[in-house]
Amino acid sequence: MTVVTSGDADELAATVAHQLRRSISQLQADPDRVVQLCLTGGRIANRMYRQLADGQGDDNTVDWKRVEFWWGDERFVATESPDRNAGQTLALLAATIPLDPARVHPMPAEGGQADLNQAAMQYAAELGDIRFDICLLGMGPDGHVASIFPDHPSFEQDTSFTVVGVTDSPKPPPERISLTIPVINQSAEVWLIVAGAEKADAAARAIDGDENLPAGAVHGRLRTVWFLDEDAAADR
Ligand SMILES: O=C1O[C@H](COP(=O)(O)O)[C@@H](O)[C@H](O)[C@H]1O
Repeated sequence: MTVVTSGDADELAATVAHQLRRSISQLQADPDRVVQLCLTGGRIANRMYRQLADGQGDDNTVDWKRVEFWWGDERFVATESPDRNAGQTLALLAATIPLDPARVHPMPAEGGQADLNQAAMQYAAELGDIRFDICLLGMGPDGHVASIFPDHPSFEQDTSFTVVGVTDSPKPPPERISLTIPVINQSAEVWLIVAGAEKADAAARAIDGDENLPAGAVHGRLRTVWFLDEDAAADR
């Protein structure tokens, strides 16, 4: 496990954006390689996406058409809702980054033909046996990652499901779709991006390996990296 601490949230977002470009372009040194990238929602992630989009003019080392975009979780709301993680992400990235729509895989929205559980199954089928090269995760102050919450049925570690419908989410909106811990832990690399003093306690516990927290139960097969700002690192 690696812990990288940045001075503040802006520096953190810039650091992760830089590392992400670097890692993707290294993977793409193989010209046949399509990189499987799982994105997260959340405020610090959105800052990082803005950095990626803003830096696009200065750095074109990444072939974005050879990146497949997935999401770790989604709020089960209408497609046009501003609460949608995918909507927020794509509004930022697509401003400057050329994405291949066929490689962009948002989770289903409410209002389609599928109910919550069918929508989760639909996403599991779309994902198939793909495993991520890099899985980005935010973390809540309670130690949740994706939409897997502590002391909640979503936090089922011994499951054969890759994607689940989440009801009664402690954080609104109450209905969500989430990847499960086992599929996250099949990722080559898991990167947790955490900013803010309100997350310092959970970050310290999770980094110490507290498996009562979803954030303490996730790891990459090859590498787990915690990107913190100084406030989030304060209790370490
Ligand atoms: O609800 C969610 O929250 C977490 C953390 O968000 P943040 O705004 O506190 O950074 C996020 O990782 C997750 O994707 C999202 O659905």
